[in-house]
Amino acid sequence: MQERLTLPAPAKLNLFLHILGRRPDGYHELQTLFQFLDHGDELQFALREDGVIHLRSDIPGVPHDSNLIVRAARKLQEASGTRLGADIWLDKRLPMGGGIGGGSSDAATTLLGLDRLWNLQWDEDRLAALGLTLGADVPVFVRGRAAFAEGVGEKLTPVELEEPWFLVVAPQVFVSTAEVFSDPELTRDTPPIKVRSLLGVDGRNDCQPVVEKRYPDVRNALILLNKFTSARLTGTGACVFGSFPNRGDADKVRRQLPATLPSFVAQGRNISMLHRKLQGLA
Ligand SMILES: C[C@](O)(CO)[C@H](O)COP(=O)(O)OP(=O)(O)OC[C@H]1O[C@@H](n2ccc(N)nc2=O)[C@H](O)[C@@H]1O
Ligand SMILES: Nc1ncnc2c1ncn2[C@@H]1O[C@H](COP(=O)(O)OP(=O)(O)OP(=O)(O)O)[C@@H](O)[C@H]1O
Repeated sequence: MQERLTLPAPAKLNLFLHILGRRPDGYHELQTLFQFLDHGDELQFALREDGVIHLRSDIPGVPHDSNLIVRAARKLQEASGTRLGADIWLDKRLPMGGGIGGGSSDAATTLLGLDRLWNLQWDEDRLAALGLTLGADVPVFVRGRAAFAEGVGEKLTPVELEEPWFLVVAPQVFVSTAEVFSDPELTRDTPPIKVRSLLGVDGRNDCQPVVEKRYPDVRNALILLNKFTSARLTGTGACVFGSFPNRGDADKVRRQLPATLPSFVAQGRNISMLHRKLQGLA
């Protein structure tokens, strides 16, 4: 069998998310703190000489050509002018529409994986800029360092954070990011903070009131998790999370949740597991 390049696509959390305003193009200016989780999807890549991009794993409800993996691969192919293609396999482990960035992370892993497979040697700035055309969250996954993000999420300042354990609960509802951002009741006037005052910031997510109002399952998950620890929403949801000093404490709370409510425990990391793996291959 042809050799495959196997790479992880980790999840992210928004440890806080402040919305500062709305730009003329409808996108929102925000400030957010990204940290990665040691939990994610897994992708495999194999070279094709005929230029075809073929994602060989189906995600229910996502047509082949709209999958962010295929879109990322085709964009890189076109921008680089390569005649090479790839077969790609996806082991989808992250809940979709969960606010933990699964699709964006898959796209970033595709850009970095194919850059390596096709020997393009693009630098990180170029890959991040291409990634931004696929989604606001793609650049942070391309760079792979925990970061304070501004703009629509693309102006990134790397930060060193504690690396606690997180319990992430995934209510079984699909939250539309576009709907949350277009809700008239969304807070859009949080004053900006400076990166140096990060430590004093509370963990507020400005999307949370709107998501709680629209999705009772998310509100119920927050109420439940708040019985054990301070819980909040990541991104535009649906996932909610709480932090713990060690894995044992997180697992203990997880065991007390209803079995019908999907959840996982993972450590927060300042260097994404994708980048740790790529460094190991270099
Ligand atoms: C909320 C976050 O998850 C925080 O990490 C991201 O900013 C969302 O990033 P994403 O899922 O990659 O979002 P995109 O696919 O770029 O945008 C989805 C939709 O959300 C809205 N959107 C997104 C990001 C942003 N800063 N302002 C917005 O108004 C836009 O209506 C857009 O059409
Ligand atoms: N490879 C992919 N994985 C997941 N979703 C994908 C993928 N490709 C396309 N999509 C589409 O993107 C939508 C959002 O998926 P995703 O898992 O990135 O949401 P999310 O976790 O809310 O992301 P974010 O935190 O960036 O808002 C899905 O409903 C699906 O239609």
